[in-house]
Amino acid sequence: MAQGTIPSVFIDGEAGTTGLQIRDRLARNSAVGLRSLPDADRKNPEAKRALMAEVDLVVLCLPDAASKESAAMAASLGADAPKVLDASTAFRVHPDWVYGLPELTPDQAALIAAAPRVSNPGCYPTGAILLLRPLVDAGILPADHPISVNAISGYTGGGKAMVAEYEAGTAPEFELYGLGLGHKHVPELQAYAGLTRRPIFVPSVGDYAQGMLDSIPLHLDLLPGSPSPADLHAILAERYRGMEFVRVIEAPASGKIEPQALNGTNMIELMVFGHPVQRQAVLVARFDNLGKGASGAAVQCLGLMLGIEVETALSVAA
Ligand SMILES: NC(=O)C1=CN([C@@H]2O[C@H](COP(=O)(O)OP(=O)(O)OC[C@H]3O[C@@H](n4cnc5c(N)ncnc54)[C@H](OP(=O)(O)O)[C@@H]3O)[C@@H](O)[C@H]2O)C=CC1
Ligand SMILES: CC(=O)N[C@@H](CCC(=O)OP(=O)(O)O)C(=O)O
Repeated sequence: MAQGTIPSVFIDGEAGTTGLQIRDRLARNSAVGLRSLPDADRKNPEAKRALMAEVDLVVLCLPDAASKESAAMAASLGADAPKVLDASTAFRVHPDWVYGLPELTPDQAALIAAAPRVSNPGCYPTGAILLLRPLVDAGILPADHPISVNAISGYTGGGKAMVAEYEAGTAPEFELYGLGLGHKHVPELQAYAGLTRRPIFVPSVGDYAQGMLDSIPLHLDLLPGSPSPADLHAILAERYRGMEFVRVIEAPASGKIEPQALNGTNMIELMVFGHPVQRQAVLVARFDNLGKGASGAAVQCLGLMLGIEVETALSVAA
């Protein structure tokens, strides 16, 4: 990128659920020049290749197979290759890609800033990893501890096809899924939370558009030193102190939490519900599956990769 010029970005898949929300966010940023293909050419490989050679960064918001093709296309451009930020599941545990969760460890943001290829995290793992990793790093949660993650998502998490089913009224109001225990998010969740034992992951989806909760029950008497809920809160609060997009909050005394409060933002809230006498706790993360869980997170990473300040919130609150 020549000095003084605005970095240019092409969103491959900009007509999809995640792509549209990235486009909306980037349209608010005068520090970025957005480049697009005419609708008739959006799946045309020659047109894509030519545009990729002209931009500084390409964001892939595609199904996994198409993402792999586009990533290979970008890499084949040699000296003209743009940086690549992929929103799919294709490269999240690939050794040549950097995981796009800047708050993962103290040095992750710098790794993202320097990387030619960054893989944006899955929505569900974002919350679970941010809850678990500091506890594993602190030694309070053994890496082989049996962990279960329960979660609920709004239906936009399933992309255009699921949105159409809910809007047509043909989808159930609520359902558990992933009960075959092979959900595509488990490998990244396990790897970046630092767990040696595969966690059990039970997602669910409800009849509302956006908003996500991850919840993780813990029997505190089984953990080293039998920590209190307040001890867990203190570790999380210390780990994320001063971070722009992660807030460690007091768990509501009502014992209730709804999923939609952060919609349209790139924020995530972490909290520890607990019972000090029963020595039980439930870790909870609340965020927008299309915000910190997808498009907001992608724009945050894009800012790091291009070395610019970016607005990560949606123009109109969802
Ligand atoms: N929704 C979410 O909450 C999250 C989604 N993701 C990931 O982001 C990616 C996109 O998901 P999402 O936006 O939900 O999916 P959508 O189905 O809403 O959008 C995918 C878009 O990609 C387009 N597309 C498919 N193949 C090609 C191709 N070869 N070239 C150009 N465009 C193509 C589709 O067009 P058409 O419909 O015409 O085929 C569609 O517009 C997926 O990998 C998903 O796993 C990641 C985090 C969260
Ligand atoms: C409700 C719903 O169906 N959600 C999707 C996850 C959406 C998502 O984040 O997919 P990525 O892996 O691309 O991040 C699912 O469970 O497959």
